Formats: sequence, C-alpha cells, structure tokens
Amino acid sequence: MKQELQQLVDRGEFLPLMEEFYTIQGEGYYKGTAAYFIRIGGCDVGCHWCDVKESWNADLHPPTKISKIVGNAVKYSDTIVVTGGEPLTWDMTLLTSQLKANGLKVHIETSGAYKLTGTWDWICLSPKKLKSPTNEIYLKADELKIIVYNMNDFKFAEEQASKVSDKCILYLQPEWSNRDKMIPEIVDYVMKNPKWKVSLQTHKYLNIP
Ligand SMILES: C[S@@+](CC[C@H](N)C(=O)[O-])C[C@H]1O[C@@H](n2cnc3c(N)ncnc32)[C@H](O)[C@@H]1O
Ligand SMILES: Nc1nc2[nH]cc(C(=O)O)c2c(=O)[nH]1
Ligand code: SF4
Ligand SMILES: [Mg+2]
Repeated sequence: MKQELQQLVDRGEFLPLMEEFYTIQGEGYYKGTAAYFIRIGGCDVGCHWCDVKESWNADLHPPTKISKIVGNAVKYSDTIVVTGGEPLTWDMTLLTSQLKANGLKVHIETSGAYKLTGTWDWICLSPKKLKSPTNEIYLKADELKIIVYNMNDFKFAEEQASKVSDKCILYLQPEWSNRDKMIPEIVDYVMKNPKWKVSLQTHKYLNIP
C-alpha cells in the first residue's frame, strides 16, 4: 500500500472495507433485529473454524474513506454492526464518531484482542484462545459470546465469564461446522448452568447474509 494511504488507514480515516450489507442480526442479544453490517478486512487471530477467512488479508480489501461508509450506512438502518475481520485491528475512533454524529446506534463484534477504540452502544465480545482479549474490554462487554467447538470450550467459557461484569449477558454459540455434535451438549450445559443462554447463527438457517 502507498505510504500516504497507509497513514490514512493508520489514522482510521480510511478502512479496508470487505463488504457492507443490510440484513438481520443473526446472533446474540440483538438476534432478529434489522441492522446494517460493515465488515472491515484484516485479522491475524487465526481461528481454524473462522467463517470469513477471506477477511483476514487486509490488502485484499480496498481502503475506503469512512465518510463514504457512513453515507451508505445512514441510508439503510439506525442500527449498525461493525465486524470483520477483527475491527479492533484498526482505530475505530473516527468511524464510530461519524456514525454516532448521524444518530446511529453502533455495535461491534470483536475478539477483543486489540486495544478498544471507538464509542460503542453495544459490545459483543467473543474471546479466542489464540489471542486473549485485553483486560480493558472485559468490563465493557455487553455480551460475551463463546464459540463452542468441543467440550474444552465449556471450561474456557467459565474462565472468560469470570472476567466480565455482572451485567454482561452470557452466550454459548455452536461452531457452525460442528453444530450437530455440540448443540445437544450446549442445551444440556445451559439447562444445568442457566446463567448461560444459547445463541445460534440464525442468519445461516434463514439463508441470508
Ligand atoms: C467472523 S467474526 C468477526 C468479528 C471478530 N473477529 C470476532 O471474532 O468476534 C464474527 C462472529 O462470528 C463468530 N464466528 C466465526 N466463525 C464462526 C463459526 N464457524 N461458527 C460460529 N461462530 C463463528 C465469531 O466468534 C464472532 O462472534
Ligand atoms: N446476519 C448476520 N448476523 C451476524 N452477526 C454477527 C455476524 C458477523 O459476521 O460478525 C453476522 C453476519 O455475518 N450475518
Ligand atoms: S478473530 Fe474473528 S475474524 Fe479473526 S479468525 Fe477468529 S472468528 Fe475469524
Ligand atoms: Mg458472520
């Protein structure tokens, strides 16, 4: 990337935009709610089951001026979900301030692995074993969404739950490719440990983005 453009990306004035789409939030607390998704490229966490590996290499996604992203978003919805890739790879300060200046509610989907930047109305923290969240984000998370790929993930879920605030809503979400195996385990676990709720990737059942 040209040096000047790289500086604009480093400042969060441009961001590598992979895709943007108006859909229904499929997961977690806002499941079922219409929202405009902004998917920012770039992630080096490396989850082997990641369902958007095409997002990882930021160089494949064009640096896009944030005023253009905001201009599109405002046409579609008053609820915006910023996801990726890992959005906290980048400085989210300017994007979120411009979205909020337009009166939009701004949500993030994040692993929390990098410094929390930006101003958020809702933080969905989905921690990963490969790169732990920063201490700062645990107490700010509104929902904790643990992806359950195998039985070890229940122990990981409890460790992560011990770090969030009392108000944080706790979700167990089956890893998509292993859902037939893990959904019965999650159901059983939630009935025995009702502080947890089930989250499903309902958009995949609905065949929407
Ligand atoms: C693609 S990630 C992007 C945001 C951020 N990098 C993160 O991991 O939170 C969006 C959400 O999808 C979840 N996710 C990714 N792949 C999944 C899969 N195969 N099955 C279930 N959930 C998945 C992530 O844990 C995260 O909550
Ligand atoms: N409909 C829909 N809901 C989602 N919730 C979180 C998603 C994500 O990839 O971050 C996602 C997504 O990709 N589509
Ligand atoms: S942190 Fe998120 S985007 Fe990155 S590999 Fe894991 S699930 Fe995919
Ligand atoms: Mg997704």
